[in-house]
This record gives sequence, C-alpha cells and structure tokens, in this order.
Amino acid sequence: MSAETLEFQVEARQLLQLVIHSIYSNKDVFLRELVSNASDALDKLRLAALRDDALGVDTSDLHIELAADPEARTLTVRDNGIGMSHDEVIQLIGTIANSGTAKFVQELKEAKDAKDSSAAENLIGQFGVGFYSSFMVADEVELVTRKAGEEHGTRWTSSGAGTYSLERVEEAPQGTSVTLKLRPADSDDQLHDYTAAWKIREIVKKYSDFITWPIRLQQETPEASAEPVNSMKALWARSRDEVSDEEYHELYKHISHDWLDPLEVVRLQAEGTFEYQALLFIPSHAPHDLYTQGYQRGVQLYVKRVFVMDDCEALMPPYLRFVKGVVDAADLSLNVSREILQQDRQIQLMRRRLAKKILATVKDLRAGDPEKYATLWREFGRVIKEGLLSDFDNRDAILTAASFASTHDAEQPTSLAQYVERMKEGQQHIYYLTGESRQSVEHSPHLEAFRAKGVEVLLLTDPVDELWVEAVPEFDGKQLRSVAKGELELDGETDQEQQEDREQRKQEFAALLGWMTEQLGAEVKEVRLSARLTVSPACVVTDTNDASPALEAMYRAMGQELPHAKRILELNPEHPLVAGLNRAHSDRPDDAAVTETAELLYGMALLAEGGQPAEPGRFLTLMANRLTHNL
Ligand SMILES: Nc1ncnc2c1ncn2[C@@H]1O[C@H](COP(=O)(O)OP(=O)(O)OP(=O)(O)O)[C@@H](O)[C@H]1O
Repeated sequence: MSAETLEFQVEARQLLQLVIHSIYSNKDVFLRELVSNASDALDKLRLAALRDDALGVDTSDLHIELAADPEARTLTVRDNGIGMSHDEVIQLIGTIANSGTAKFVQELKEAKDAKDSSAAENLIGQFGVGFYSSFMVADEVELVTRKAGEEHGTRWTSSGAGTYSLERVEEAPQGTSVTLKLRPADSDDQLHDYTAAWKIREIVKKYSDFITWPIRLQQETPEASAEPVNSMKALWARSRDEVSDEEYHELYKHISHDWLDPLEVVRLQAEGTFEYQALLFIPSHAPHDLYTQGYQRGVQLYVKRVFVMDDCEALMPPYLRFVKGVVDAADLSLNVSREILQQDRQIQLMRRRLAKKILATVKDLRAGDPEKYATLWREFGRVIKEGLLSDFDNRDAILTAASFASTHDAEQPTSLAQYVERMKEGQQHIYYLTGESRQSVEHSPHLEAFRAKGVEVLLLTDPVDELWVEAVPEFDGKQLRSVAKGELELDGETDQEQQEDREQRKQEFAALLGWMTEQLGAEVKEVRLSARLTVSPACVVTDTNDASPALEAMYRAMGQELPHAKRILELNPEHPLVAGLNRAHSDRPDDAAVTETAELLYGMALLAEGGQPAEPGRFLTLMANRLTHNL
C-alpha cells in the first residue's frame, strides 16, 4: 500500500510550529515524554493481556529500549507495549484532544509575538506537549507501531510541518518505536548530543528512574544492555528520607502530564487489615479543563506495585479531582473493575481517609506556608468548595481550610476563624454577600449599613458560593446570613429607642409603601423601609426563605426550574428622593410623575446590585422624561 499524506488538525499544526521554533529551554524533557508514553503503553498491554486471554501476546519481557546511532544521528525509543492501530495513530498523534488546546495555542502565540519567552515557557510548562516535544530536538520523527492482536503495523513520519505520512508496514514488531532524526547539537540552545550514552543515562536517571519497567540502553556489546538504566523502585514504597524532592516531582510529571513541579507532596501509609500506600500530589496550577464534564481524575491505582487503573474515580471525591498520584493497595485483585471499586467498603474508607489527609494538608499549609496555601486556594478553592455540598463528613474541615474575600481587607482573604475573631461585640452572625464579581458586590447598596457600622461581610463571588451558603447553616456555632436577604437586624443593636424610631418612620411612610406595593405588585412582593441603606435611595432584597435570582438562574442552567420568587424593594427613608416621593405622593397622589418616579426607583435598585430593569428601554424613556422636567 502506498503512503498517504494527511494534514494535522489545525490546533495540532499550530502547536507543532510553536514547538519547532521552541522557546522551551529544557529540551531534555523530550525523552521523559517518550519514555512516559512507552511506560503507559506497557501498563496498558499488561492489563489488556490480563483481561483478555485470547489476545495471545507475550508479556514475559515487557521493557523499553533506547538505541542511539551517533553516525546517523538518530535516537530510537522502543517499547513492546500495546501499540496503536492505523486509526489510533491518526486520532492520537495527528490531533490533540485536550479541550483547552485552542485557547492555549492562542495564548502561546501571543506570548511569542510579544517576545515574552518566560511567559511562553510557562505556558508550555502548564500545558505539556507530550509526543510533540520530539520536534524540539528532531528535524524528522518516524513512528512505527503495531497494535497488540493486529497483523499489520503503521509507519508515521513527519517533519512537523503541516502534514504527516502514513504507510502500512507488513512486518512490524508489536509495540511502538519512535526514531528521532536529531538536529545538530547546539549547546547555546541547550540542545545536547542525545546520541551520547552518558547523556541518555543522565536524562533517564533524572526523569524516569521510578518507571516500573526496565529501560535498557542498547550498546555495542549485548551483555551491557541487560542492566536497566533505571532503578524501577516504586517511590511510594520507599521511606521519605530515601527519596529526593526531584524524584517525587518527576513521578508527578509522569502521572499528571504536567511539566511543572507539584505544589505539595502528600504521603500516607496505612497498615492493618487493609494495607495501602498513597503518594499524592497537589498541582501548582489548575488544568484548563478542571470544570469540564468528563475531566479525568489523576489518581492511579496499583496493586502490589503493578499498575491497574488510571484516573480511578473511586479513590478521590469529585471535589478533590485535581489531586494526582498513586495509591497502591495490597489486597485487591489485579482484575478489579471500576464498579467493584465503587462498592467496596474498604475502598470507601480509603477514599474518606485520603480526602481527610488532603484537607489536613491544606490546613497545615495555611499555617506553615501561607504563600503555598494562597496559590493552592487561588487555583483550587473553587472546586474544593464543591465539597461543602457533597461531603458532609468533611464539611467542617473544608470550612476550616477555606479562604474568602471580605470587606475587612481588599487584598488578603480571610479564614472563617479569623472572621469570628474579629466579630464585633454582640454580633452573632457571619455575614456574607454573594454576587458575580468582587467589583459588583463591593459597590452593592446592601453593604452600606455594614460599612457604616464597621461590620465585616464576606464577599462570595464563585458560582458555587450561591449553592453552598444555602446548605451550610453555621460555622463555629455562628449562623451564616446573607446581607441581601430578609429583614436586616444588625446584631446587638435593636434597642428600645431605635425600635420606636422605626415604628414612627413606618407610620410616616405607610401610605407610600402600601401604594407602591400595589403599583409594583407584578414584580415585587412588598415595598418596605430599609435598615440597610445609608447612602442609596433603594435596594432589592430576597425574602428569607426564597432563592436568590442568581440561584434561580443556576438551577435553570442545570435544567431545573425553581418557582420564581418575587423580591422585596426596600427604601431608605433618609434619602431626599424617597422623602420627596413620600411628600409628593401625599400631596398629589394621582400625579403621573409620582408613579414614574416610583418605577424609576425600583429600576435604580436593580441596577445598583448589578441587575437590570425588565424593560431597559422603558426605564430610559422614563428617566429622560423626568430629567427633562427638571430642566
Ligand atoms: N509509545 C506509545 N505506545 C502506544 N500509544 C502511544 C505511545 N505514544 C503515544 N501514544 C498514544 O498517543 C497519545 C498522545 O500522546 P502524547 O504524548 O502526545 O500525549 P499524552 O501522553 O496523552 O498527554 P500529554 O500531551 O499531556 O503528555 C497517548 O495518550 C497514547 O494514547
């Protein structure tokens, strides 16, 4: 069969261009990526053979082989793993499945155009370019592969420009070999001589020592090739002081496909009836697709050092899906299925313990390394808060680990414990305000009385905040209370005098309030006086037991319709506009100007909280009318 020429998918082509003209300084990592892929392929083959007797493959000597030819300037990475079919080669090598690719490529291009090489390097580091990193060191790459169980193989070749060729190979060994036609060494560009045995050894030791398959370096004398370059020691089974941070970091990169170091390493050894070892990593940045459906969790399951399963969802609750690592359990079958794992009581206990350990680590970081903690919370706080809705057992641990923006400090987020410490005398509640952005909530009229009295309010602007505040009743015995809900009674200040004052005001405004409630009845359930406002004339609040508009919108987006709850319009009786409206209503109850002003007041209250009137056009016409009258 003759060769076919195919085009790379657009994003893949763009990414390749950026890799070829790479600004990524550490070129050595290409070998780590190829060895990592080869190791995964061996894991997959062993599992496939275990599950399917009929596959008929020889798994007695699974290994990775590195062969260099200094004359021809080639380096080959060969494995006798699972291999790829013709279609898989197109799918896996010719395209990039990652959903964030287009955005990543765009950002990378911008960084390159701006000649900002550190930003570009950082972006590549966050995304990882896997197999394509070969093109950092090679002019041409050839991949020959035969999938286990198939008869023919496939040869893929490319120089990394727009296209690649595919060709059927009648006789190919099972597995995959990748041959790089190396570019000339250039020490200025950190492009080393990758045909030198010492260099290859150095790279493998540094990046791939823990790989559980033998990595053999083919040399002139066959005897020398028998000894693997890597030690193959499972890092999770070794004690902490035997393993360097670098070794942990390289294992993390292999598991996660991240190119950056993890933020924190977490170890756990459980002994007793159900023995397991866990080596977990908290990444230093959130992946692009953390919030997309089907995001794969990165915890791998091993049974007695043998890889069993990738992204094992039974080992981590969904809100800790960003955690990567390895769990090695002693007493499971190699054939264990996902379904069995989900139901296994021991696994459930393990999952609970792992979650607790991660949360305890977050808490410890807060005290011991505030800078790391700040990064962690910035990157993953949003997803950890999802646990407040699903992990009842760990609710307190999550609340304790969490940070929130607050009116106390424009820059520094606060913990709930710190908030409670700062609570004013007589204050019984933890106050919060939810909204779309810090900017919109900070200017919300709902905060006015709190600001005036110096009472701190948490500013919650993640979508998940709307949900968990409904589900979490209290922290440390203090109830959480929205400043935009219900009747405001600032704690500890309902003294006799104020009560009387309020009663009198109510009577003065009773007629206006009754009339406005009727006028605006289609949209609001009540118009009343406010204790919240000191500057603005009006604001809208949600009744105590009703869902906020944001929550309603959220349920709608999830395909669930909540009954629409009308809200309450609150007026500030001290504001000249409200006082004037009250007078005008009692003097000229039938004047259209009074009706229009009442409607405008409601529209203004909606705008003040970042919303908008139901009919913005009508609002503007009324406003123009009123302004014209005043000229
Ligand atoms: N040696 C190999 N044997 C079998 N399949 C392979 C081999 N190398 C690559 N593949 C397949 O090609 C896919 C793409 O590889 P590539 O290195 O580009 O990305 P990745 O390893 O999935 O992720 P990342 O880009 O984050 O490193 C792999 O997921 C794997 O399915």
